[in-house]
Amino acid sequence: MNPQTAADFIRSITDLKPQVAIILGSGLGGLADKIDSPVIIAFDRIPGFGTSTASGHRGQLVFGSIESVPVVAMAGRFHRYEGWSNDDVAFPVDVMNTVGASHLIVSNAAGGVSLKFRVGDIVVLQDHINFMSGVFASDQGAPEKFAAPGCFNRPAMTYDAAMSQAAFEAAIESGFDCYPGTYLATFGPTYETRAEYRMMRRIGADVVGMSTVPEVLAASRLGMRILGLSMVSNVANPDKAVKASHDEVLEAGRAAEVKMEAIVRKVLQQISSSPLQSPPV
Ligand SMILES: O=P(O)(O)O[C@H]1O[C@H](CO)[C@@H](O)[C@H]1O
Ligand SMILES: Nc1nc2[nH]cnc2c(=O)[nH]1
Repeated sequence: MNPQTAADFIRSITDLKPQVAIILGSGLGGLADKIDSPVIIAFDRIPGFGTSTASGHRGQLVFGSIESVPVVAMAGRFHRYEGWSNDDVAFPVDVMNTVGASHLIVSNAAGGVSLKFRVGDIVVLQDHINFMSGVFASDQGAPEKFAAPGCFNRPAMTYDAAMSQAAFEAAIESGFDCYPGTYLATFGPTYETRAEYRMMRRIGADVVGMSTVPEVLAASRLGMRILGLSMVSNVANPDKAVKASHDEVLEAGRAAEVKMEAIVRKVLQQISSSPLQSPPV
């Protein structure tokens, strides 16, 4: 599906041109209720979008503004473990970019792999490890896609330094714990064994989840500026088997929503007062 077809459908409903796209992870969808003058479009009405099946994901695009910045929020997302391909999961990013978004704030609920994290902590992503699938591979693509020019490139993915800085400032101002970190993406839907959590810690992961990376790679390919935020929904305990549950993940998300909101507002204030400048990397 061509993203322009979906964009044309959206344009028939709203002509708002969002500057910032926001993806709301598990339990974090309530931020969509903070959008001024919302125009809500269900995913299943949009050509090329699937239906969101994971619980805690509303399945709506919400257009409007926050801090006077035009935004579009995805309340819910698609995950590989629901049966979607990388291309399906990333398609909404393409569409939100086509209707105008030049910035992406992508959030998720994630397991805390680093031993310093507590439930509810926020991690500002600096990098990621892709254990989900081949970085450029489209699992539905024809075999020749794998030999396409450029397929051996290192992804140009990079998380935006100035947007990260604004997130840390929001945490200091509002008085909550917020750390830099690396996100590891698994295919899911199972959580990890203790041995897997130990392995992930040893290879440099701070948080682990089942989303975000396909969306970030798409946004990077489109030249969008990216802020990645994880909310620690459960912590990996190396000493005893602690069962993680999706209900616990959703509950932690709702409890941390106020922190996510503080960060989003701060980033948007900075974007509206002066377009965020990133130092060269
Ligand atoms: O990444 P989000 O969508 O926040 O959801 C996270 O929470 C779910 C597991 O409880 C998985 O889908 C994981 O990726
Ligand atoms: N893979 C994975 N995803 C999560 N999403 C929320 N918590 C977790 C977790 O512990 N592991």
